[in-house]
Amino acid sequence: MAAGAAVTQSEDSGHDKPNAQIQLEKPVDTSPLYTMQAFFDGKMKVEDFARSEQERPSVPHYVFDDTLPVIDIAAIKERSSEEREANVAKMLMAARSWGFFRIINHDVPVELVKQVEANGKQFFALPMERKLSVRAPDFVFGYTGGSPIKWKSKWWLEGLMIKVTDEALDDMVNQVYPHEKEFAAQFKKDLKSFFGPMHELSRFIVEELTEGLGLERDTYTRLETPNSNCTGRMNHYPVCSDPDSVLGIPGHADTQMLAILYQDDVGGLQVLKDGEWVGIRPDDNSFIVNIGDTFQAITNGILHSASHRAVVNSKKDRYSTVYFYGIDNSITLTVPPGLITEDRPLKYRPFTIMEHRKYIVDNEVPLDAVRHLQINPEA
Ligand SMILES: O=C(O)CCC(=O)C(=O)O
Ligand SMILES: [Fe+2]
Repeated sequence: MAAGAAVTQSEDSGHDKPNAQIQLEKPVDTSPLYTMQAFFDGKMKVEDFARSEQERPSVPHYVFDDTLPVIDIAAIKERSSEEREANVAKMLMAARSWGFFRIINHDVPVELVKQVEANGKQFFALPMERKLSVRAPDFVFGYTGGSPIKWKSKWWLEGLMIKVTDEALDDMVNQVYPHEKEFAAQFKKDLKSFFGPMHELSRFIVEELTEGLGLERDTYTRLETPNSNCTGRMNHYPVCSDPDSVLGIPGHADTQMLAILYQDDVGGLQVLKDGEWVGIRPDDNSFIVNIGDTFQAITNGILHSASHRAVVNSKKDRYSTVYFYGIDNSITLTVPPGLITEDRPLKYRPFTIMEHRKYIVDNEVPLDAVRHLQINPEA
């Protein structure tokens, strides 16, 4: 099957379509490193993605639970202190219990998000060889056409991980679109316009939560350096002939401080709440925020990095766009003394994000990775 054959292009942006047949400047290594690429190449079948009985999606993509807390960001920023306090308290509670919440009135224009998504669709619809020109060699930045084929865990998705610096972003887009200058310029402009406000929004949420825990507002955000792991990620889940036996992305928690996610109208994101998988309803006017492992560990486990996953379907391709906010990769992170009490003794050992990320990748993105940072992992 040809790469991206399942993609519907009808909702794409008004930009000129890049020429699919274009000659790349450098020859590209096309041997499959990732599952979805191997599937597109005819080297893997749907059956090869089948999960074990226990792991199969028990809840289909169209079933939702609307009890997820909703936080009004404008109320925190602008309104009376009463409304502000109520929303901060609700956000803190959601970050502790769910590790997930929905934000509304966040000020990032939905048209911009949709434009970034449309550019992502254009990217995923390119012939495989062109996507491979920015293939992530090590599952970090670039195109990851699924999970590494050598893993036991086979993911039904393609992803594009974008490092949030102007230089890295320019390099990546120029590499994929060497001749379509106008399209490349628009792609870069849209991403930069998107990353700026997403970064500010992430910092704001982290700082509100930090203050809510009784710490100085910038306790964690001051650890953001040029060596931080702020990342944009676009996900494409192609339609699947047997969606009940596979997972787009299996249950995992995100590594960084937090993630802000926009999903299209198809549905498929699910969060693990009290041992049950709960479907999160798509909604154009809100984002979903989730706490990452780093934030859980450096708040001594007060905040909760929720496991989540994406299920797929047999009717429609699904896309999601995520902004991951991270702090310095290699600084040794420790729990602030203010969060250690007699009732809540120190739970996590000092660690670096780089070390945690390596553990996660080496272990094929396990469900409860943060446990390995516990002083007593058996507890
Ligand atoms: O596509 C989704 O809804 C989930 C994506 C996700 O969890 C991730 O990219 O880390
Ligand atoms: Fe995630």
